[in-house]
Amino acid sequence: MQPKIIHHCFTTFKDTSPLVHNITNDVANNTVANVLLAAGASPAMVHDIKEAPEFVTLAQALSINIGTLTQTTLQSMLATAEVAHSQNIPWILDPVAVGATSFRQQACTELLKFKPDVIRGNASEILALAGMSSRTKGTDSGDSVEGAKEAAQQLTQYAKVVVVTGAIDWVTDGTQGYAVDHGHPMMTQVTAIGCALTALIGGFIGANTSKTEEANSDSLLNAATTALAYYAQAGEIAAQQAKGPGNFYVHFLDALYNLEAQTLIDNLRVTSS
Ligand SMILES: Nc1ncnc2c1ncn2[C@@H]1O[C@H](COP(=O)(O)OP(=O)(O)O)[C@@H](O)[C@H]1O
Ligand SMILES: Cc1ncsc1CCOP(=O)(O)O
Ligand SMILES: [Mg+2]
Repeated sequence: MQPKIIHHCFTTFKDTSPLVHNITNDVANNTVANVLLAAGASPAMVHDIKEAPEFVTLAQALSINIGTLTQTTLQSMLATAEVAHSQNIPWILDPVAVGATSFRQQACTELLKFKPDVIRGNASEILALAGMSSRTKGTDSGDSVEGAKEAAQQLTQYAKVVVVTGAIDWVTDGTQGYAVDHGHPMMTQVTAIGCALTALIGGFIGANTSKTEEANSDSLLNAATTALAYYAQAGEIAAQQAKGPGNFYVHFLDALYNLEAQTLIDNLRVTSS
């Protein structure tokens, strides 16, 4: 992907400051909101079925995350995803720990009917969502990104773009793929860092796709790749300064806040693969 495309997606995100509607999990709410704010977006956590399907029409993007799924929130997720799908509001699904229980698997099957624009998960989640065997450790991955590539390809029948994260992230629309070689292992030692990435990709696709028609896969791929590079570069910067996970989290928010377009481009490690 050409650096100028990444530069454009990044500056469009910053200029737009998209409102991202999140139906995320109890663990992640605060971190997701702080990450979106630090990056320059506006977060809203709106969960109840009485208002979420109405609220989503105000947002540039919807992020749905099944991390602490309940039967009640599932109904709200389904109703809100249906509105997003019917009104061309781009939405992203984070299938947290989908391989752990049949409740999560069935919930994802229902949600996939409303065609998420992007799916983002760790390698075990992507494998499990595609119906393949995984070494899921609850919300953590026991699998490699490389081993989940075929599963990601298969999932492009449900979503235009699929993202697998890990040591080297991989993103595909089913025909093109990009590897994003940034990040630091300390990112796995702070809870909800993956959930917040999903919401941030939501912001990037919201800012970088048309408001009037269904998002096309090129725009989604460019936007998702840019978000991955930005996020993981911020992780690298934070890890250089941090002594451990607590300190890392604070430095990470600061790095997201301070990282500039030119720094992102100068240090870019994104390859076609
Ligand atoms: N071993 C690693 N080295 C570098 N970065 C990593 C590593 N594992 C995960 N990351 C980064 O951490 C972020 C969250 O990814 P991941 O840990 O896969 O999600 P989750 O928290 O949902 O399991 C991504 O930006 C990813 O690039
Ligand atoms: C620990 C935990 N339990 C249910 S959701 C959740 C957070 C998972 O966050 P992430 O997927 O970003 O690691
Ligand atoms: Mg996760």
